[in-house]
Amino acid sequence: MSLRHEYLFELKEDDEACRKAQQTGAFYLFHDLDPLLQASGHRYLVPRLSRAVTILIRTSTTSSGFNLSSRGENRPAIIELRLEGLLGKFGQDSQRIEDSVLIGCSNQQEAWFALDLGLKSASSARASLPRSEMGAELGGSFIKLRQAVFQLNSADSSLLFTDYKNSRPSTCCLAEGSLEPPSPQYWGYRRLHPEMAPVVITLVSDGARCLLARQSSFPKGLYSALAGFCDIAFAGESVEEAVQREVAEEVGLEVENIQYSASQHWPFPNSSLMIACHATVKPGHTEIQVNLKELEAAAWFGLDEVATALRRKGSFAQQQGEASPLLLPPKLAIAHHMIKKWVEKQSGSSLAA
Ligand SMILES: NC(=O)C1=CN([C@@H]2O[C@H](COP(=O)(O)OP(=O)(O)OC[C@H]3O[C@@H](n4cnc5c(N)ncnc54)[C@H](O)[C@@H]3O)[C@@H](O)[C@H]2O)C=CC1
Ligand SMILES: [Mg+2]
Repeated sequence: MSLRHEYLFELKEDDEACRKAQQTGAFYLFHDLDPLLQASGHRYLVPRLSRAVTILIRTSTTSSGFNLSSRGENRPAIIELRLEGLLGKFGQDSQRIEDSVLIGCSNQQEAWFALDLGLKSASSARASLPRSEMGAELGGSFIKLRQAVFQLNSADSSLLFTDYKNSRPSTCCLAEGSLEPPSPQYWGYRRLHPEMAPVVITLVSDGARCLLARQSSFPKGLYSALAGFCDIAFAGESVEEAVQREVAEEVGLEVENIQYSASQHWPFPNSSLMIACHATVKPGHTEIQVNLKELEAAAWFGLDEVATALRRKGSFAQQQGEASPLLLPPKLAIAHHMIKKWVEKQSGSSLAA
């Protein structure tokens, strides 16, 4: 077992170890499930807080109360984020930190916790804290993950994708007031009924080109692989059956040679396990019939066009501003990696990460 897994196992099993880890761990703040983010140019940063130790974060926004130094309007200010001090300002004591949920740990054995400041509870000790004031105090704001997803760094987003919302305690459990608060790791890891929907995502190839599609809800110019929920309730299908059905339903093609590639947790619309597969069409069967109820458009794209779109530098938001014929999903999405893998296989060379 790796050191990281060993440590995580200890935290899950041992309440005391978990509480001790809160002293040195990193906290990610949420308000009613929405993460605290800081705007930085075209991107969003995900601030981390320590319990009492000072963490210095560079930010372009100013923040009252937590400024250590401000170096002029256009220079980044440095803000100090300390959870205890912040909670104190809003009339909360460090007890509130006990509401944190263990959501993971780093390879360096730093435990990660999520703390929702918007949890509503009958107990005044756990009142919902004011959303915009707290955001402003921290030089950021609480933003719906879905709105920010294309502007997060992949390293940051992977943490938010641990799907804190699925692991937090139910509000009714807290509202009862009679229950002892469960231990932190109980909320994070010992969920009895995790709800996760399996979704297949398929990159279809005809040997020379790959098939990409877009929904009207996608950002302008963005094309991705075909995705769809597995029909577990009605048809009880396997991954292979789901791939065949989804591709047939969405673009009217029959596929074969279905190869599993990778998987990813995806927090939308609730919590999904994305199962990525590559597949090929039957020779000569390449005519697409786009299901306009599900998709806005679908088309075959050649290697050069896809490779060029993958190589394009700059953030997603910047690229959107350019007159670009094709935009691909950002690195944090499994679709990006499937497309990259396809390009590498077709061109026989590996691309930079
Ligand atoms: N991480 C990635 O790279 C990508 C992720 N996705 C995700 O894949 C998911 C599925 O893709 P879609 O084309 O939207 O699916 P889809 O093609 O199955 O169509 C969506 C419809 O499926 C139905 N549905 C069945 N089971 C459902 C469930 N458990 N939850 C919600 N709706 C359910 C609903 O009626 C919904 O309108 C989306 O959540 C999307 O965000 C999509 C593309 C890339
Ligand atoms: Mg779909």
